[in-house]
Amino acid sequence: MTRWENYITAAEKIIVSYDGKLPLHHFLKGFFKQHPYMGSRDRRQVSQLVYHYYRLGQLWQQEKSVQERILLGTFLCEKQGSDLLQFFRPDLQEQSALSLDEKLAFVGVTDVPAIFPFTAALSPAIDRKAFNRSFFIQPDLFIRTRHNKQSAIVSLLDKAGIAYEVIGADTIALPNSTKIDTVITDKSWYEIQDVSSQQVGTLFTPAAGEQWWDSCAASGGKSILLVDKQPGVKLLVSDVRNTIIQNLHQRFKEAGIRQYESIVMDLTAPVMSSTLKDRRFDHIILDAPCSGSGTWGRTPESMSFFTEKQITEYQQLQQKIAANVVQLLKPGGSLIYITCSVFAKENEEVVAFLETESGLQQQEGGVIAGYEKRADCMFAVKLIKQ
Ligand SMILES: C[S@@+](CC[C@H](N)C(=O)[O-])C[C@H]1O[C@@H](n2cnc3c(N)ncnc32)[C@H](O)[C@@H]1O
Repeated sequence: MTRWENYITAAEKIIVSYDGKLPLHHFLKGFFKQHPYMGSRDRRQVSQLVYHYYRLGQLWQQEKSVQERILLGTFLCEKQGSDLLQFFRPDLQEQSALSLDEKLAFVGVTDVPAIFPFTAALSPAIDRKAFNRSFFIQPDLFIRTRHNKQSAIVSLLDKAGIAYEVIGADTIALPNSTKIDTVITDKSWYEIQDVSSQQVGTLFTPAAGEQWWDSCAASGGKSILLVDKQPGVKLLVSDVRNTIIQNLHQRFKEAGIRQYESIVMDLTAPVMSSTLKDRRFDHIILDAPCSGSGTWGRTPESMSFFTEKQITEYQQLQQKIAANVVQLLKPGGSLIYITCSVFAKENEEVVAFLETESGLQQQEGGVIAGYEKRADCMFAVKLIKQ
């Protein structure tokens, strides 16, 4: 067998055995461990073929074989085509210099490419065509530079010969595979944070001495953004997972943040903790557990395994958590409700629920259309308690 036949056979084997239970990159790691004769170049090439397959989402789901879908995915996702495509489909390789729209037309797709499986459920502000097209392009890696270190970071990137794009006073876009920690060794200089997530920070207007609660903090990405804006806030962080709060402690240490409180708490139940239940906050961040559908450009396999029923389950969870956290919000205080979902049920419908059930009123915010920047899609809204 030629190298190309070996690659495509391995990719088919992975696709047929992958059941979506583990994230695809973990599954691939396990597969390559069991096939140690594959070198790093082989692993990279096979992984890419698998990702190209999943980037097609629903397109030609039924009609084409796995191999045909891998090759069509390669044609549409690879800007210059590839030697493998030349081997199997020289007719497609010949057209590889075409633009994405021309390539789509060449393979017979002239309307909105039906990649995303739940287009009817999207938030109304999402541009259907641009969103569906975005799946052919791997999103970038973004860093948020801290402590005025942007120009020092840019010099180090230049020195290391890494391609980058400065897209804001504190934001740099990098190719997805960049090992940034090997170039910038001082972790306090930057945070890895998607540009859409950084944009959420425009809804944070903290003043020194205010009480802020990051209620689903995970490892603290939003909290670090908040404290960078105003180091004088009084911050409480919480999450249902103890392990992620341990990660937060480590990340805060590296970021030089020492003044904060933390608690592990399940917010599907009303807050009963004696230290908390009588406290009231000026502002609450609720970066809610969600489908993550705004980030599926990074994990395109999700499109093949997520079920529509799960959207409603997430909505119910979000409403429960939101109704509980607003009990601890001062009148006149703000709730910043955030998801990385593109579904109206998890976004606008939860906001409508909070307006009717919890006496909050939307003040600003909405969909953050990451597909315009090779970034994640998010939803972030500031609501005021009456
Ligand atoms: C979208 S993530 C938060 C991301 C984080 N704010 C950041 O910027 O990196 C949602 C978090 O909600 C937490 N979560 C899920 N269910 C919860 C519950 N019932 N109570 C509290 N936290 C919960 C998850 O453990 C997860 O860490």
